[in-house]
Amino acid sequence: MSRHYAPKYDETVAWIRSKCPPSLQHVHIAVICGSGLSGLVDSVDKDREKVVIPYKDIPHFATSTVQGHPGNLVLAHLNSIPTAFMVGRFHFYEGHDLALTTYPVRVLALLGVHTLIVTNAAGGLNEAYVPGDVMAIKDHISVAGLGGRNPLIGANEERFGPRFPAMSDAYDPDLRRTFFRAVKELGMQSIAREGTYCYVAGPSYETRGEARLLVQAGGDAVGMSTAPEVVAARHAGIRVLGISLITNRVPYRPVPSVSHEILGTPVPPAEKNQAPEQVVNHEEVLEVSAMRAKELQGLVRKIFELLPPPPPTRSTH
Ligand SMILES: O=P(O)(O)O[C@H]1O[C@H](CO)[C@@H](O)[C@H]1O
Ligand code: HPA
Repeated sequence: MSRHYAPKYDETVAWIRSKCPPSLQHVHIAVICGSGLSGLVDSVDKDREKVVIPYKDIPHFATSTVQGHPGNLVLAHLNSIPTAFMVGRFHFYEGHDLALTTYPVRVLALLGVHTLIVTNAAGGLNEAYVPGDVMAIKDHISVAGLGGRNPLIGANEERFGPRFPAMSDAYDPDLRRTFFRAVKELGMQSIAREGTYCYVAGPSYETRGEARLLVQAGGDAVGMSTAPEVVAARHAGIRVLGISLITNRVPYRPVPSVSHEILGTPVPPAEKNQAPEQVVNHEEVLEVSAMRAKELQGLVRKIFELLPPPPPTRSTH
């Protein structure tokens, strides 16, 4: 994370606190809403204070430019827990560097957040997944991170965490258990999954060859967000639950050859009887998110009801 941003966290935090009533000046949980999932904020307690701050007003924040990401920080209570909702997120492909993309996560850490629920829309790589499935993330493969795009690159901010943070336990098993308890109570077993999320920089969707590589690497879903936020959160000692809504199936069978059509040679055996695969687009992603909006709200509320006790506090000051 670039040193350039270091002095600004406190300014942002002080500014946000100045807009909040005392009950919301320290928040414990944060929810990042993925593409088309801004309805998650509707699960907040209706009879309590609620503060809505557009990102464009927040000092040193970027602004959201992607459809389905309204761009508001909402501070409210959920199941009486003071909670921050990022209604819309920043993506690297919007042109923000990763320090700016993940800046809000560090601001949330300073606001008191110990638990992050990060959600996204993702393409299904796993053969068994269908659009509408909801996947608890158990691990991620940051393709962009392995290629040198890690939000922690730059001078280490010791106040948040160590130079070399572990990521082998990035997705908290107790929080995943809570996710599945909530799934069970709500009878959502048939759509619940647990898998590995692959992070690609985007904004182009994957070629078939790229998608195949991710499948072979053990990926179950793919998207263009989440991993940088999780790396920044884990560095700051925040425990994480990641939830992917599978919005489409990612085509990964080899691109059909056309040579035989012209040359009259036999069709390559691997290409016989291929069922058609659909090309993905962002409208479809938003449609599936809208279709599952209510269920996901219910799921998040239930998760809040069942959350395990918070981890011991660690000062970031
Ligand atoms: O990850 P979220 O923000 O949910 O959005 C997903 O949807 C967009 C592509 O349709 C990409 O931004 C991808 O990452
Ligand atoms: N690929 C990458 N990101 C995505 C996809 C996808 O198929 N669907 C939603 N976000």
